[in-house]
Amino acid sequence: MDGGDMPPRRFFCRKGEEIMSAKLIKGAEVAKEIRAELKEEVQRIKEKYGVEPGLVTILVGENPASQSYVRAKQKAAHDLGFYSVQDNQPADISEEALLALIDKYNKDPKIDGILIQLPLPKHINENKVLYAIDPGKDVDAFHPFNVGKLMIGQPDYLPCTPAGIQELLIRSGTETSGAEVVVVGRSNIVGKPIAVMMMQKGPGANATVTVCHTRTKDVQFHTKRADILIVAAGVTEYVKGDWIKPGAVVIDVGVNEVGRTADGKRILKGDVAFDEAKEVASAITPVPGGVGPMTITMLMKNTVRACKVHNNIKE
Ligand SMILES: NC(=O)C1=CN([C@@H]2O[C@H](COP(=O)(O)OP(=O)(O)OC[C@H]3O[C@@H](n4cnc5c(N)ncnc54)[C@H](OP(=O)(O)O)[C@@H]3O)[C@@H](O)[C@H]2O)C=CC1
Ligand SMILES: Nc1nc(=O)c2c([nH]1)NC[C@@H]1CN(c3ccc(C(=O)N[C@@H](CCC(=O)O)C(=O)O)cc3)C=[N+]21
Repeated sequence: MDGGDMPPRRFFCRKGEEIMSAKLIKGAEVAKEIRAELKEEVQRIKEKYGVEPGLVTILVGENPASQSYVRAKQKAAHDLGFYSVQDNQPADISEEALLALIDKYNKDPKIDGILIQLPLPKHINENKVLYAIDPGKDVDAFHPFNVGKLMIGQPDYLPCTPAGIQELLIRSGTETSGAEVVVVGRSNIVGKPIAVMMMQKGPGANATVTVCHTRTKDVQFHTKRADILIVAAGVTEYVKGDWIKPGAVVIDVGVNEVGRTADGKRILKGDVAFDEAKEVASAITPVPGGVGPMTITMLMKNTVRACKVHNNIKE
């Protein structure tokens, strides 16, 4: 059925009013609120204990997208009053030298959090590098120790993008308990950890989770059943409007550069065909301004937490 001659489908809420368009889940605004709270906390910690959260972001090479993300992280850290260090290394740095650099920051008492921007150049073994970070300074939560703790439901740090998604679900009042959650993507940084988090016990979770990937036989079959659909495939506008169950909540994690404006600004699109999806979903995150700013905010939150742990601050 292609529905070519059919009038557009119409949906009605309980009061009988037509639902025209989904509610926007504005990650950028939520991120701003949380950052304001964090800023006060950082100020208080500084005054009371004389310490400030320290974050180093290590960037290897000159990938323009990575440069722009790292800049955004540095700006956020600076705005919150962190001690922040930007460490740029050439693309041809040896694995050994990078490991030595990590060791230096592991031992630096001013540094609470270490972030190594991914992806790394091919000659460097990513796993080896992630293993080298002190798990107590692993504010990305990518170290196998932290991944394991997440898996058994006892995380010290939550991975930033999944934590941002969960926070958006909670703050938008989305019922997750008993919900059918479908995740498209199984990467270690988004798909797999968000799937684990949504199936755990607790607030913003208790869902029944399905994970799709490139070997999934019929992705649409699954997405159409989702009460909450989380898309992290890295494919521009992959999920169409008619793949979505009417009234579903859609979280679009994709950040795909589709071009540049005349003045060089990145033009971004998500993994969901937004204009179609917003007519079907009850709520949806935009790109930009959705999950992305939340990721950075959760990184800041993890760094404040690390600072408190390292300085034995219990409040
Ligand atoms: N907003 C934010 O803060 C962040 C945004 N991102 C964005 O999210 C997206 C995903 O990132 P990331 O998880 O790192 O990406 P990866 O490329 O590591 O993983 C993509 C996943 O999607 C699956 N996939 C790809 N194409 C399809 C398809 N056609 N059908 C079904 N599954 C598919 C892949 O399956 P398989 O495993 O079989 O290959 C893989 O598991 C990107 O656009 C990225 O830029 C990422 C991190 C943070
Ligand atoms: N060690 C590591 N940790 C990461 O968390 C990590 C990483 N490596 N490598 C790459 C991905 C990608 N990622 C994003 C973060 C913020 C936005 C973001 O803020 N996006 C803005 C737009 C930004 C822009 O204009 O370019 C938005 O969606 O509104 C996007 C993507 C973190 N990642």
